[in-house]
This record gives sequence, C-alpha cells and structure tokens, in this order.
Amino acid sequence: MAISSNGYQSGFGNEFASEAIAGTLPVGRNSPQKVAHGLYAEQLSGTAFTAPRGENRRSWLYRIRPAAMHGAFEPYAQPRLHNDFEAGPVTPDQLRWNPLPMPGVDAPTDFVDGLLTMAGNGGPAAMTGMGVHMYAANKSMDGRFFYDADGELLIVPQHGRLHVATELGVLEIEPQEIAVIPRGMRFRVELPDGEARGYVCENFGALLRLPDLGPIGSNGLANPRDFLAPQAAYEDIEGEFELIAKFQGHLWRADIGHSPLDVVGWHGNYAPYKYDLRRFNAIGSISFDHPDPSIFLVLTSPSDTAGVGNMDFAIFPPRWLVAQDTFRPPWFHRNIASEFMGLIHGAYDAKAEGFVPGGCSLHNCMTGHGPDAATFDKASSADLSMPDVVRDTMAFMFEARAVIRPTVQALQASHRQRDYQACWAGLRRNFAAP
Ligand SMILES: O=C(O)Cc1cc(O)ccc1O
Ligand SMILES: [Fe+2]
Repeated sequence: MAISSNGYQSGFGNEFASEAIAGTLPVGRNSPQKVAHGLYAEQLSGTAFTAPRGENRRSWLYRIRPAAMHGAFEPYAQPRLHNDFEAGPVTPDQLRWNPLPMPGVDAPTDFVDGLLTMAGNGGPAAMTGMGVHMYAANKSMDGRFFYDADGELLIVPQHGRLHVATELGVLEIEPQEIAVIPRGMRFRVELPDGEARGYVCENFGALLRLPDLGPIGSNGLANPRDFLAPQAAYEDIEGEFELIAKFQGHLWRADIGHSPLDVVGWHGNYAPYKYDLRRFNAIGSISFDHPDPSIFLVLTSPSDTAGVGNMDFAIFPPRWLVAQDTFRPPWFHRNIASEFMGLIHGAYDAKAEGFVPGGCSLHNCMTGHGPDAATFDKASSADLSMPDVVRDTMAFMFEARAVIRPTVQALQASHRQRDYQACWAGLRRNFAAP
C-alpha cells in the first residue's frame, strides 16, 4: 500500500484548501445537503469551537466514508508506549543514553510497535505536559492506521526517511526534517529505507506554533513559508485493516474494513505539516557572550503563564561563532526548565564525546550541566581572533516547564550510560587566590 505525495502547500497555520479531484470542495459553505462525487463532509476540530480566531484550528474533510465507521475498540498490548509518569521520587541525576537499539531482522517492528516512552510530564487527562518517546522500526505499517487522541506528535527522524500518509495527504520526511501530526489525525508510516529511528514529542498542551520574534523583527528563526502542509491525496481500498488509537495513555485497536486515508478534498487550518530544520535562520551573538538557547526556538506550546512554554522545541544548527572575550560553547548552567536533548546529526558543541547521533540526554530542573571537561579545556584556550564555524551538527531540545520524569524502562535500559557524570569529573580546580 502506498499513496504518492501530491506535493505541498506552503505556510504556517494557513487556511489551506486542496482537492485530489477537481470540484470536490463545496463553494460558499462547508456542509451542503449533498457533497460532490457522493462524499461525506466531516469536521475535525483541534481547538475549542470558541477559541479566539487567532488560535482556532479546524478542518473540513470530504471523504469516502466517515471516521465513525469501524469496529469496537479493545486494548492493544504495546506496553513500551504509555504516559505513566509515576508520581513518586524522581532522580535529579544527569542522564544520558546511547541510541535506541534497532529491532533485529527476526523481529519485524513497525512505527507503532517501535515506540518506546523515555520520559514525560503531565498527561492526556490534564491536557498539559508532554510525552517523550523514541522509535526504532524496521517495517512499514501494513494494513493498519494510527491516531493519537492524547496530543499532537512532533516527529524528529534521526535515521531513515519516513513516508507519512495522513488523512490530509502525504508528508515525506528525512533526517533534519520534522513532521507534526495533529491530535486525532489518522496516518500510516512507511519506511522507504527499510528501517528508521528517531524521536517523538507528544504534546498534550496547547498546539505548537511559531514563537513571537520581539525585537528580532518580522523575519528570522523558522520562517512561516518554509512550513509545508500536504496537498490532498487519498486511497480507495477495502480490506481487513486495523485502526490503532492512543487514548488516555494507552493503545486500543479496532477492525476497520477500509482505509481511513480516504479524504478526497479538505480545507482548513488544522493540518499536518513538515519543516526542514536546515532552513532555520539562526541568530546569535555578534559581540560577546553565548545567548540563552531560546534564541534557537523553532516551535512553542504556550502554557497558561505568559512567556512560559508548556513545551518548547529548539534546535542547535550549524552556525558561526564570532563572540569576542567569550567562552563560546554553551556555559555551565542550572535552569528552572527541564531539558531533554537529542542529536540528529554530527556532534554537539557542548559535548566532545559520548553524546552520539540517535542518543539523548535529560537534565532536569536545577540539575547542573554544561560543557564536558574536554570541551571546557579546548574552548578556554581557543583563538578568538578568528571566527569559528560549527558545521556538521543538528542537535535539538524538548524543553518543558515541568520536570521531565524518566520512565522506569528508560532508567533500566541497557543503552543508558550509567557513567555519564564522569564527563565532568576531569574539570580541574584552577582557582588560585591572589
Ligand atoms: O544544556 C544544553 O546543552 C542546552 C543549552 C544550550 C545552550 O546553548 C544554552 C543553554 C542550554 O541549556
Ligand atoms: Fe541545558
């Protein structure tokens, strides 16, 4: 099974409109008595009906069969994916992991079965917080479709391309691109390279959006026109298929006799989208001092407190370092926010070794962290008369207001680096009282 991409429409949160068959979309109304071509009209809303206009997200789908048509749900056993961020004690340790191992050839694993929950906070019941998951898969989803009623999914591939066929059309993404799948949208993930690994942030809170730019002005960081929503593309097939739902923290399955990717035309502003992180216009210091990482914000999910994100997605892309009389890499720090980081490509400028592509780290509220000893030594004696270029790199951070609680399976995983703290052990005592 495969639906080919019909291309993209550019812009962030636009009122998009797309039809795979001309004349599908009703003109001047959303729900005419009879829809063209014998299709059903269906609204999918992603915000409260009464949300302010600037926040309001909904789309109208014109489809072969309504979403209501499927069998009864029953629990689906995939215990590695959940939102049980236990309320008990949580370690303030610095934590780091090697890449999630790929499934063996003797264990075909698709995107849904390949998800493993690393950490999180809040949950779908409270509609706040985020889940942090990783996936490692070696099989396309075949005859099954997935939707997440608990949050929107920010997918960050690290290895292998993804062909994401959604109700509204196809997103094709590769490492260094991201995709966001709206809450509730049904989709199927195929693996053009036969295997794939990456990161997923499940945002339970307010929908991701572009941050305000303040004094930066009207351009810069992630520019709206670089976000791409799919053109309508559909399949018209019947068979013994399976619909998997993530609902209130756990998976459910139902029989479905047709593909739900049967939307012939749609319009609205609630749509999946992709973005190429290499398009990010990095802005930084051209005088002195390393700026706060908020300068690298791509998308933010606001909380109910102005200026404080429920969760933020920031990247650390290639860039020039020119600051004078400055320790140029990230400084030592402790933050009120909590930071889950991953590395998509290359090396990260705060860690000389140990933080590898596909790996991840977690530094929670007020936990001290920063450059490792090797990075500190190098940057403390670097020649600052010359600009330095950070190339071959793409790290990212899921930053959260609330503590990001690691799951038991993440803490106990064999790929956890239990000696992570040793990376700071070599920092010498240099103090000499005058
Ligand atoms: O911990 C990290 O590496 C992320 C980070 C990067 C940076 O440039 C400044 C602060 C910060 O938390
Ligand atoms: Fe940090």
